[in-house]
Amino acid sequence: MLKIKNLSVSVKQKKILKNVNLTINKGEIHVIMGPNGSGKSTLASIIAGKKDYKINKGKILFENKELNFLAPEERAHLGIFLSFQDPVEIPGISILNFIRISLNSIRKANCKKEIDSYQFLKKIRNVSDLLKIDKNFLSRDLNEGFSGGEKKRNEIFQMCMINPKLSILDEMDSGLDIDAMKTLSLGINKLKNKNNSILIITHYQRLLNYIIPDYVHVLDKGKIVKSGNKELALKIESKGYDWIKN
Ligand SMILES: Nc1ncnc2c1ncn2[C@@H]1O[C@H](COP(=O)(O)OP(=O)(O)OP(=O)(O)O)[C@@H](O)[C@H]1O
Repeated sequence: MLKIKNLSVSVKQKKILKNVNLTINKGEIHVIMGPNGSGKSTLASIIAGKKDYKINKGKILFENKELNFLAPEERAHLGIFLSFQDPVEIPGISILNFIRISLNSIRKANCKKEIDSYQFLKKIRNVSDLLKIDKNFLSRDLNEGFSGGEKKRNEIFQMCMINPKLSILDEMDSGLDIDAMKTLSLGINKLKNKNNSILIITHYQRLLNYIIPDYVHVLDKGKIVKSGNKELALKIESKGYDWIKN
């Protein structure tokens, strides 16, 4: 589904990612861990097409289509979703309206007609029940005055509503209490199927008690320096990164 080949990326002239190779197949969950400043969010951002990031070398392919020169919304239309570490506040647009607009924009780009109101409301009900979200919360303006945990919950709500092919979750577990983390993990596991993929960026092994990854990769100074499975995350939790660092 996603193939990153020899990717080098810089931000404001500073080289961040160096020769990164990563393949994520359909149905797989990959986790990226690594010390602060190693380039994890940069990797998420460059896949989603955020501006400020420049590809110096290499390619990003999504379902065999090159993403390098596509705008963020074109990538979203292809089925890529990035949950932000710190999503922006948009006063005047409710969560529900925002999701309806996003969903319809993706549908339009894929030559589908607008979502039927009944189906939309049914989906809202199912997903909000799954993620234990109060219906009143959904009429609030997007992220305005939300607590850290509410922002994360809202990001996962959007993801479950949009049902992307590739979801990139950048530190979705930071700032969540243990019950919220369990609930959101449950939602993510429910969303997961053999046709979609998830890339999770996290500092903590504890999330992986609820979401079992197929692969764990360690990024250090912009390079993937080790790959393994859940055991690697457990080892990092007990030993830190010094034994892996390049
Ligand atoms: N827009 C930017 N302008 C300047 N420097 C940036 C920018 N974005 C990222 N960087 C730098 O790139 C490096 C990698 O940052 P990045 O956010 O990708 O790391 P990270 O591994 O996600 O870190 P953390 O675990 O602390 O969130 C850091 O040194 C950071 O300061």
